[in-house]
Amino acid sequence: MPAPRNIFKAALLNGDAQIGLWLGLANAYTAEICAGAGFDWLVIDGEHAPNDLPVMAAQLQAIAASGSHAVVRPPIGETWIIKQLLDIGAQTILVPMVETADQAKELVKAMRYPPHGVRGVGAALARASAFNRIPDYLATANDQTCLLVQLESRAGLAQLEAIAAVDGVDGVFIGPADLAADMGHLGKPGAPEVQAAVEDAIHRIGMSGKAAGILTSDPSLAQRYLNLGATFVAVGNDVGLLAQATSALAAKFRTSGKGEPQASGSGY
Ligand SMILES: O=C(O)C(=O)C[C@H](O)[C@@H](O)CO
Repeated sequence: MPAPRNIFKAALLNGDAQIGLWLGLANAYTAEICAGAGFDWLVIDGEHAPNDLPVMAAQLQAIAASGSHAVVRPPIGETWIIKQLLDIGAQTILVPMVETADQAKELVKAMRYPPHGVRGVGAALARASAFNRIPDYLATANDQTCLLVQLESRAGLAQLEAIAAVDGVDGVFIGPADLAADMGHLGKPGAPEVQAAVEDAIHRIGMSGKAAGILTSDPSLAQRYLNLGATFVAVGNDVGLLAQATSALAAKFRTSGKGEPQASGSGY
């Protein structure tokens, strides 16, 4: 039995649009709830959410039985972190703040076992190998890992073609929030100058033959990016959905002066 097939990687290669959700609640229970929603991919965010290795492993387990593919983002792209994430069973890694082709080449090596890379061999202990119950895991794992690199600065965009050309980079994700900050529009990813850079980057990534990805909670922007050729588009995040829904519900009663409960959904 080979390493589990990476259906997300196959979809990117086939150009099939993948709709995703960002997970920042750092909780296996809510990850399982989101995994039942029907998204193609779910990002377990280790950069901006309080996700440590055990919590990320629990979320991978919670998502495993669903049709959603787990994408794990480390706080930084370092070999030792990527090794640990792959061993707990992440197949797709989204690395923030990539700015050079040399950096991308090092990340590819971190994703692969020798002789094609430097990933440490710990399959005997790893969830990734079903705890060593996948006999040919070591021989097949390299083909099922998927590296997504984030370009989110002017320096990264300047190196877009060189980074996208690196063998082993499967997708290029544009980080609008950090790109906006780097461009002098902190907190304003919708600024015209930022949007122009984003749309140009999506086009250039497509021309490179790699899959383009991005995140936006604006449905019309998400559709525009898909129309421009983006393949993996995240359309929201669990933290925002929970915060906005709870605030809106509380406000509804506050303004109505503890009026009658408003009928909604199952009523609970
Ligand atoms: O720069 C960005 O935008 C991203 O990388 C996504 C952010 O980290 C954040 O918006 C995730 O919700």
